[in-house]
Amino acid sequence: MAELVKHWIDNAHTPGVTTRTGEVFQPATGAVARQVALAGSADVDLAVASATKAAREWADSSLQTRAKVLFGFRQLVDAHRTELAELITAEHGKVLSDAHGEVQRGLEVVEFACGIGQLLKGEHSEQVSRDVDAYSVRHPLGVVAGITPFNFPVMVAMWMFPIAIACGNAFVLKPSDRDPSASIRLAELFAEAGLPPGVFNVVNGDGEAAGALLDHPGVAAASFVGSTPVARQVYARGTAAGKRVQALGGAKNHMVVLPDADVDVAADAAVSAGYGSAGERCMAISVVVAVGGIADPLVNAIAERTRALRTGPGTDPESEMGPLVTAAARDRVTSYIEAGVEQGATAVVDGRGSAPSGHEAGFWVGPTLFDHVRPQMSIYTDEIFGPVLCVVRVPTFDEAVELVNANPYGNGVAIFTGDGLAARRFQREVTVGMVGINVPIPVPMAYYSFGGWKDSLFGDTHVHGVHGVHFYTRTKAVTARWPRQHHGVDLGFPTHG
Ligand SMILES: NC(=O)c1ccc[n+]([C@@H]2O[C@H](COP(=O)([O-])OP(=O)(O)OC[C@H]3O[C@@H](n4cnc5c(N)ncnc54)[C@H](O)[C@@H]3O)[C@@H](O)[C@H]2O)c1
Repeated sequence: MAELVKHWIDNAHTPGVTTRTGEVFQPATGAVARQVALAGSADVDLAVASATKAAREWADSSLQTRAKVLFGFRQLVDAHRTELAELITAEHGKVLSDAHGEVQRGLEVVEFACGIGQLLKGEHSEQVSRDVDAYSVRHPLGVVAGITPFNFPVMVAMWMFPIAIACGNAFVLKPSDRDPSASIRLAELFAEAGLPPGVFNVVNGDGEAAGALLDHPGVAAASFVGSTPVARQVYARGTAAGKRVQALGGAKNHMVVLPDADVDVAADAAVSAGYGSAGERCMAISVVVAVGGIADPLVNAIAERTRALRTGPGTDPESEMGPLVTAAARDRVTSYIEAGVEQGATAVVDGRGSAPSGHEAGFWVGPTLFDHVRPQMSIYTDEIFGPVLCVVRVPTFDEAVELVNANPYGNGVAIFTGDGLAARRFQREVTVGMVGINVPIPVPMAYYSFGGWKDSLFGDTHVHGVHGVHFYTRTKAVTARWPRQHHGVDLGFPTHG
């Protein structure tokens, strides 16, 4: 019987009260790696009760106390980065170098959170009069929930809980049931760093556990990252239950290549951003928009690199691309490739049936390149979330911008060009939340806020940076008329009516 990944409540592993379990696979082999407990509302009640009990005292803790615990956590994550990366690779499948990069990006948010005290400020006005001051202060919200996707089991959770906890909240995380172990390891390390019981809890589970958190009256706010249909539902459900909700959704990111771009630079970017982590990234490039005469040389350069890409288990240092996360993900991506062929796109490289030898039972789809893709095709309209790159050919810059802006997703976009004026015009005109200029869509840095536009973000809030602090706190406006008397001595303030 495979090991059971339990919940983490009150700084301890607990199987919870619900007996439902799920299977966690090893994507490279298709074998069951672990079982995972799937929480129901009774388990969510336990976690929220633990968080509620801890929240008051944590809110009253000094900023130094919080920074010290966060710094200890940072040191422990740093010391265990290899172990965490190996956990990610074992359950998600991505190559180890990508998993290391993910842990590093998470660490950077913890480092940012260590110094958050300086952002936990309200506003002060000049004194209203000699004995009256008006100012506002920031308060934590209480208990905050986080619901995260499978594709970045460490980084996306770290976008949320270090900042929420630095702001004085208690946190309940509901990670994906497909790769839950890394979140539990983070919780253990946080406890080892001195975090009091209840400040950070993890309930494992699926949509049922997430729904129970969104409905729970003890939860003040929820951060969600996942696909657009679920983000839309989560936003509606959470706000209907009176919560503050930020819900980041899916993506269909375009990369526009102008005729004057360096073909090799653009092709390298398309391949690394299109097939990195097997395309299971919200900032993956899915569509290459080739403008004018660059199309033929660009497609040839991408095809050459696509064919050369080494697919294999994430633990093999030779592998450049690992498997997909589950059999269902493999089958979904495969059916999109079938649809692309049926709908008339040209499959320049077809990744179907390309399992590395000895790993036939794993969840493999090789990198796939389509040319002559048209905007009506499902490979163009839908988020495939796999290693499939679609090339669309357009004659002009304006048509490329129109194509980007007609897309309902607005997560990220990139442009490759040697023309600074065109790049600047592009950056101003596109209706997306993140723009890469001569770089693929960058992973957001810890110190600035980000988020998609249109169907990639529900709720007008971005994550981390100063917006993270604003999301996890609320302000209280105080007007104080200070007493005239101090220990019986009249301070002589003038009296106001
Ligand atoms: N915008 C971003 O920054 C960003 C970052 C990472 C991933 N993503 C997106 O995440 C998706 C991939 O992750 P996924 O497949 O885990 O997404 P998903 O939407 O299927 O699941 C995300 C989380 O929601 C939970 N969930 C499932 N059904 C739910 C429901 N009905 N109500 C409430 N919660 C529910 C899941 O258990 C999981 O924890 C992609 O669409 C990707 O683009 C976006």
